[in-house]
Amino acid sequence: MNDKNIVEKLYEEAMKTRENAYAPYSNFKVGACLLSNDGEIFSGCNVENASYGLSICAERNAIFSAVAKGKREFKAMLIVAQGEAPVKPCGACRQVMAEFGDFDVYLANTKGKIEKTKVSELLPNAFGPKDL
Ligand SMILES: O=c1ccn([C@H]2C[C@H](O)[C@@H](CO)O2)c(=O)[nH]1
Ligand SMILES: [Zn+2]
Repeated sequence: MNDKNIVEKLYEEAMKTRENAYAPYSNFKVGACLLSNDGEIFSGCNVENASYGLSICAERNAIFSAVAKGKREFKAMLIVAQGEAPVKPCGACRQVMAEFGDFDVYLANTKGKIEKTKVSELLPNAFGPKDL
């Protein structure tokens, strides 16, 4: 698959996964899809809780689900949410992304606007395994 097809596929999957978001408190549904180096796709949505602080973002759910399947190397992630501008991942998710390398990150909105960035641009000079 070429890059364009991969991004289209990730977008389609992230939009579908976003529908499963459990976001009754914020009403802000997010979907994320992660492509492993060996070509598999892992998805996540945000899951909120009545104890608000326990809520988890779509990005971290996608990464944790990939890691649970033995994947630790990634090519790209796509994240989608509503809004005029493409969604911006929170600081916690940027830190968790940085743990697993400098992969491409596509930020999208539900109208099909997509911006390409990468982990090191989202979190420059990150604290990581090399610093321990
Ligand atoms: O990139 C983001 C930004 C926000 N959220 C979630 C957290 C919370 O459930 C809701 C509102 O912040 O959206 C994500 O999942 N990913
Ligand atoms: Zn987050």
